[in-house]
Amino acid sequence: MAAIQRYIGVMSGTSLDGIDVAVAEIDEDHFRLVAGETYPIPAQLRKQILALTQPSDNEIDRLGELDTALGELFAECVSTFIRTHQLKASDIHAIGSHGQTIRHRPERGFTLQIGDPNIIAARTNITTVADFRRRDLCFGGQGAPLVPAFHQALFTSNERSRIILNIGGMANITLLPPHIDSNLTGYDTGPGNVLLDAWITHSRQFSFDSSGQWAASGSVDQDLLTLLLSTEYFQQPPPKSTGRELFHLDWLLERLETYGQPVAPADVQATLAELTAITIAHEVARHNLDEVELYVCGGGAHNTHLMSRLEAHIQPRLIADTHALGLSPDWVEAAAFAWLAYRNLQQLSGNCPAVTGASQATLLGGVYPAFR
Ligand SMILES: Nc1ncnc2c1ncn2[C@@H]1O[C@H](COP(=O)(O)OP(=O)(O)OP(=O)(O)O)[C@@H](O)[C@H]1O
Ligand SMILES: CC(=O)N[C@H]1[C@@H]2OC[C@@H](O2)[C@@H](O)[C@@H]1O[C@H](C)C(=O)O
Repeated sequence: MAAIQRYIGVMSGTSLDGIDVAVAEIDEDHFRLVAGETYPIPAQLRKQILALTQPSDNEIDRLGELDTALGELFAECVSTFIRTHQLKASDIHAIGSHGQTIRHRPERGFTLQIGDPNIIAARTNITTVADFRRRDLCFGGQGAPLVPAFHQALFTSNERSRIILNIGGMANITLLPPHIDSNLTGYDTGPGNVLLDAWITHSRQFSFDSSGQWAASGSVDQDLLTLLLSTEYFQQPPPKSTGRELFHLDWLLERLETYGQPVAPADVQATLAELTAITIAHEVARHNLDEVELYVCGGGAHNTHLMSRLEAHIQPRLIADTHALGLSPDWVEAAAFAWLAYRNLQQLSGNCPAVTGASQATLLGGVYPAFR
């Protein structure tokens, strides 16, 4: 049996709220998160990333420069992390780096995550696995979401169905029927925090709505909610995945203009929180699972108002965050990319065709070796 090895996962998600780094001990039947840290994204880099998520001029030069700058930043985060936790490069078997998604267009056959892994491997001298999504696209898959396979490996119960709900910038669910070999389902339900963040930044210059207090102070505008819910994505059957290409500030501003009536800013925020909660609840209801337990992860787990709106719309047997399953909601995604690096280096498939729609299971990621 292979010895337990340490892997680092690096995740910079669609919210652009920071870079999550986590280290885990992994082998065939063991996964233990050892530590996690979040590092800031410098304001200028964040601006550059956001600008590249929408079509604009001179994209290739800006893309190339940002790919390099993010590679350096991810490497720096890993090096700081290693020092903080009194580790050495030789203690880490590999890094799994998700990269920063700047464009996700599976319908056109591509998805793009940047942050040059050559730089990460060169600076840290640790083998780096990256570019996890594109092999799934080779087989007709969405390339996302990828975490359901990790959720299945860690969180399946033998007794009852579980749903793992990630509320990051986007929200995605994984439905885990009892027993690990049963059929898994998972997909992006739509916006998680991305519109809440965009609206509070636009209206009040805060980067996020702490505990959802601003949303809680407003009232849901039912007609505006109906208009937002008429978006085609919410009607589409899975497999499906989405991103900032669809859900962004201008998407909201255009709909507010179409709506044509003044809505108080706090009521817009309340309506956006309701949109996230209702679109998730619709998807949960669609699967009609008895006695289901729902576990939340991602930054949205800290939004008290959003959690209470979810509880109002979903009646599972239990609603809790993934702490209850032994993994902090803040580190699930970074932990998943540590696990995906492990899967790659063990020559094990990483995608889940039932989730992404790929025609087959496949190895995910490219390997950038250390030079020791
Ligand atoms: N205390 C809090 N109160 C309210 N919202 C919070 C709180 N903490 C985090 N969030 C929300 O969670 C977001 C970050 O979530 P997370 O780190 O899971 O996103 P991500 O990894 O970028 O997303 P994705 O899963 O889409 O890749 C923040 O932008 C914010 O909206
Ligand atoms: C293309 C892309 O980066 N998608 C992200 C995003 O953030 C949440 C949701 O949309 C999910 O589909 C995915 O991330 C996680 C890590 C995943 O692949 O499971």
